Amino acid sequence: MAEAAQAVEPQNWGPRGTAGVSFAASLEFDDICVELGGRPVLDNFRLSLRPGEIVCLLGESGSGKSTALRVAAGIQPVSAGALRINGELMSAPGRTVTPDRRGIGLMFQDYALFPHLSVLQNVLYGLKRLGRTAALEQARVSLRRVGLAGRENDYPHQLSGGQQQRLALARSVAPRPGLLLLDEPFSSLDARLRETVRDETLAVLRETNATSLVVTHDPEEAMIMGDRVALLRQGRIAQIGTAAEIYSRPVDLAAARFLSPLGEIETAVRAGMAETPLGPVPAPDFADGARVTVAIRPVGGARIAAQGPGIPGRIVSRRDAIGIDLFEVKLDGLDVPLGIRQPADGALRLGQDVSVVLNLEHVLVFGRD
Ligand SMILES: Nc1ncnc2c1ncn2[C@@H]1O[C@H](COP(=O)(O)OP(=O)(O)OP(=O)(O)O)[C@@H](O)[C@H]1O
Repeated sequence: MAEAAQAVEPQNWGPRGTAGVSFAASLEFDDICVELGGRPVLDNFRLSLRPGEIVCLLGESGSGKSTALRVAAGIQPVSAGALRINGELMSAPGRTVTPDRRGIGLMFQDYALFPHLSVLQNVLYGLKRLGRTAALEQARVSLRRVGLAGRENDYPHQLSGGQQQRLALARSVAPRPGLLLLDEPFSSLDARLRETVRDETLAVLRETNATSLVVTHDPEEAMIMGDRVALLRQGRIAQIGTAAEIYSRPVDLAAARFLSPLGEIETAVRAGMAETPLGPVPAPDFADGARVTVAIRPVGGARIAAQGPGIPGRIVSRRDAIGIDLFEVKLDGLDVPLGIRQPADGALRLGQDVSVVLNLEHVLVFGRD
């Protein structure tokens, strides 16, 4: 991949609203089981996507995300359950309809671009069912939309990493599939480019109206892209909901830890309050004496000031991240310093005594066994 070209790539996507429109399909995983190497990888996996919906499948490495996508694509057979696209049975034990008969578009690492075909030929490849004129027109609509109209005769190796990604997108949406399956579509791009490509890809997905299942291990990416986010753990959905639901009410401590870093305080509940060195935290769902973990998000969970009300603490570490300060604050009664991120403030220095105030909106309480 051309690293230098990535860094200087202009942001010249085609005009928004010009991608071809698909007839969105529904997708249903109905108690799917897959075993690989004698181990269950998908374990009664259930998930339904409504037509036009974008769902992000989020999970740790090895949780089964790619396997779920491969089942939807028809590359991975199932040992139990059923997969339906638009209500039509596509996968069941002993039956796997091939990928080309599913009406799907794929953006997978292992369905990479054809290196020996030109940019235009790469897109035409998926349009063989159309007549030459219609295929050319549809391919050019897609290439224009991703800003590659002038590169038709180039070969993939002549494109930057970001442009290759755009070509992969153009190729997958050109046949106007009802369902798009995307596996870690931006993982090969550097951070700055990833944001542009992700935002434009999201715009294209919205324009085409194709139902989309996007696999990612990046919580921020999932929360930005997904109408809903499905959290996968050991081959099962641990939680599903909108980004706001998942973020504000993670199902358990493990889910919360996966979504953001946390400061954790182990304590007990008394009269509906979890007692912490930072003051009491409401825990109305827990009985008296229940052992809980209070989890404080570095962003928004607590804030520090040089003066004013709050619990006394001392800054033991400070890093500057372009407009944001990353602090570690030592507090009496806490073994580990508390991580806090907040807008940069020149008045707050290493070693300084500060007052710390909790923002209960970003503080979570979980039960402990
Ligand atoms: N062909 C195979 N044979 C045996 N085990 C496999 C095979 N393919 C995948 N696995 C195992 O299945 C589990 C799930 O793999 P999968 O690729 O679906 O996970 P993932 O969530 O997509 O992970 P990643 O984010 O690392 O890609 C892993 O533990 C993996 O080692």
